[in-house]
Amino acid sequence: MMSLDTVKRVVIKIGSSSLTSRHGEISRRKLEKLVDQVVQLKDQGHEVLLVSSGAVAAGYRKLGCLERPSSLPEKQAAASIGQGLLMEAYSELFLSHGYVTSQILITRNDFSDEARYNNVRNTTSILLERGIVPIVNENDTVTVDRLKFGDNDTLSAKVAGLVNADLLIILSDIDGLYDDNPHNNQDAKLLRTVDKITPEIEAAAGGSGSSVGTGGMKSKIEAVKIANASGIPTFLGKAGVSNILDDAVQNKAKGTYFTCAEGALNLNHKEQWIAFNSGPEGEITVDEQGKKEILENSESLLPTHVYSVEGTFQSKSVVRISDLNGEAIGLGIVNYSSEDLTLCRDLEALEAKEAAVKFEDLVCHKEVITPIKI
Ligand SMILES: Nc1ncnc2c1ncn2[C@@H]1O[C@H](COP(=O)(O)OP(=O)(O)O)[C@@H](O)[C@H]1O
Ligand SMILES: N[C@@H](CCC(=O)OP(=O)(O)O)C(=O)O
Repeated sequence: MMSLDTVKRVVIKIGSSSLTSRHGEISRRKLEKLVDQVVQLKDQGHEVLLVSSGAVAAGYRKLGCLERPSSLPEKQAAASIGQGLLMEAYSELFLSHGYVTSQILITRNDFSDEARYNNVRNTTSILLERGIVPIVNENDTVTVDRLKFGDNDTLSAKVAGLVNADLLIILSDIDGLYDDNPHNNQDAKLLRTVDKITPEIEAAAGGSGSSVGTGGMKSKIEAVKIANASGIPTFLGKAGVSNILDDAVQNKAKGTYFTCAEGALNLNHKEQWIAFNSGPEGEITVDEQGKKEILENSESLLPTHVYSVEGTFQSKSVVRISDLNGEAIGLGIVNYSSEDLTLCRDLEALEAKEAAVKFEDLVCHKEVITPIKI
């Protein structure tokens, strides 16, 4: 069993399906239950950051929709009404126990900009150290569809990495990961411990079973991959079960523990930002020798091994490095602009020796750079 002895800082993600009634509206009773359990952790001295969905669910009725809308403008308008209502409810409930909450709304753009990303870390650190409960959601109202995190599962994992959480807890409408979607297969079995995300695990994870949930088990597995690569174990369990949060930090809850025991990468903050948040601005394709140099030297290669340069980028931008088969080799910060790189690629080999292409903070782990979309 993994050791959770020193769990101090916990990020908890709760999905829409766990906060809503059968009709898809926010359930006050469910919110109260959640807050009571978070308060229990706070009283024990844990620092807690909550990633809460529910803005659309809390707002769509007041927008005049009879059911949860599916068009983007209506969802955004509903979120604009619902986010305030959700925060009002959280604030009132936590204050009744003596705890102050704060609201943090994030877009993917905020995280792709390194300065803003680091700034969110500084802000959340102060809030957590001072005993506040930050409540994070995607800033749904202003986010353009193609730039959305889309689901709060991956957002919670990125936030957990950002704040150096000791444990990520994802609460859902299901009591863990099964070896097949239990809504389709009654014989599906609960997996209590997962040390590594294998292709079998990925295949078992299906989409959402409800009309309010967004990413289903698929996005939870993506989240686990991000958290595990950042060295953070993750627990997945059912919201509303009594004592679930307290039991989860004590490693005795019913659910799935993703231990990150096998092949934990422990990416540092800079690497996490490059791998999961930066969004590469271009792509450099290298030949076989270039690939070898990168994988062996880990950071530089001769420009003559650059086969092609795609995109327009400045020096110090994050680029994706691929081999001749189009397979990703790594992501890193390149020392040349796309224009200079094209120029020095065409230099004579001797001169080119002086002009080595260098990559700072190169992330080459296949499990991080290939399957996780950026
Ligand atoms: N292998 C699996 N194990 C458990 N649940 C699964 C699996 N594959 C798909 N699911 C579905 O994922 C759902 C949880 O995700 P989702 O509906 O997005 O909830 P949330 O609102 O908590 O994010 C479950 O109710 C279930 O229908
Ligand atoms: N940001 C949206 C929720 C998006 C989301 O991830 O929902 P879910 O899959 O229920 O956690 C909202 O607050 O309504």
